[in-house]
Amino acid sequence: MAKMLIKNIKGLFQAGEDFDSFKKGEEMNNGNIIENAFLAIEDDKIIAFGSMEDWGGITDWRDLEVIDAEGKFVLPTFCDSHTHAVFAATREGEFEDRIKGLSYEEIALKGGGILNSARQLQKMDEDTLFEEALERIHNLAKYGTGAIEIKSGYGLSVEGELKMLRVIKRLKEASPMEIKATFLGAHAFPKEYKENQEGYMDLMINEMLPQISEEGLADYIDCFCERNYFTLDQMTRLMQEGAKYNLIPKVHVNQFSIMGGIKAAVDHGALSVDHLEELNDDDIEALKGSKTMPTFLPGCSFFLSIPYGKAKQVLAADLPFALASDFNPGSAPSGNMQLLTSIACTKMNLTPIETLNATTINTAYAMGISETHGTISVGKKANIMITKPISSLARIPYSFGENNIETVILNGKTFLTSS
Ligand SMILES: N=CN[C@@H](CCC(=O)O)C(=O)O
Ligand SMILES: [Zn+2]
Repeated sequence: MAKMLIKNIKGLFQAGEDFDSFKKGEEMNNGNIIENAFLAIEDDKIIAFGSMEDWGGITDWRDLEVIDAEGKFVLPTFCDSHTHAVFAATREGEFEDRIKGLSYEEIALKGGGILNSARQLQKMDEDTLFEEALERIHNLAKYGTGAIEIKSGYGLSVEGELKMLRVIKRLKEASPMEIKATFLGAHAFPKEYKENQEGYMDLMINEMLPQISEEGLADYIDCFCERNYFTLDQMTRLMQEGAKYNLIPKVHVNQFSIMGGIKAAVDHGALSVDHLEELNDDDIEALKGSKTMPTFLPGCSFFLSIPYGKAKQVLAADLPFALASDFNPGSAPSGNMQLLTSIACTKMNLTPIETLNATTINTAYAMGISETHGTISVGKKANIMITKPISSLARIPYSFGENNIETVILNGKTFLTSS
């Protein structure tokens, strides 16, 4: 039995037993921090935590690994509930095109964007795709990501989508990170179906979904509901078809335009609605009383120079929100969740604690892993990160571009440490 004790922790963030599955409104400013704390781990689970003063002591010191965290904070690892981390190639060329004046939408209309990534992915074999993706997500763990949702959506053919989802399944088996897979065949219409949208819808519904279900390849279903992509009716049809295979929706809506996607997703029991750079009062009304987590992707707003989501308005309506990276080669080529908190504080006027709640407990909810991740609670997975010695938790978003994480522990085992 492996045992670990972390003692003298300067501040233990998100620690408690009575959490609701997410924080909303004013609660998002509460970090549930225990100062001068300890945390005990046995095998892959948290077994005790509290103030050093209340610590009764450990009687059995055999095989106990002790970490002294004096001057350091301990937090649950980040959960990144929205990524496209499996891809074949980066897209710096499009980055330069945007610098010269083209917009993301204009590049896509010329056959770039998602279709560019789909062409690259077609050329790469499954093993290479897997090896590169594994290295990529483990690089994110250095910055504190312990759980990650990954979408398909650069396949856009039966073989391509299955290849991506099989890679994600292999990542689940090979990595100690908690991984959820989302089927995003409805990311863009492939070129050969440009004039035959119904044909592609039928392909997803009649060929992709049954096979994905048979092989157990997806946890969720997604759709990019947007002008020039998928209509509200098409997304609704997909959510209904997905439900036949118990695939809960987590969808891309309101990135460039408002099409009623939030209400439709809420009505179909979506776990999250993501992007929301555009948001109106009807959308906020639709979210009230729902189980759907509004999720902002500030890395995408930053990189594409498009509006930031109105998180303050969501909080004022006593709603929750999550913040995820959207890590992908086109609109957000960084999955660094610490940097994300910096962008969210400076551009969305959020407090450091709001951003840390939005990237831990609330993203755990948005990827369906609240029972096991997102807080420091007895019985939950010991997925935690230890900071370098820092003056306060606000230092994480404050020192943008720095890595403030020293040690990452996944399932009770030290995954990496720079100490
Ligand atoms: N907007 C749709 N999909 C991705 C971008 C994908 C890409 O450009 O490759 C996003 O969430 O931003
Ligand atoms: Zn996305």
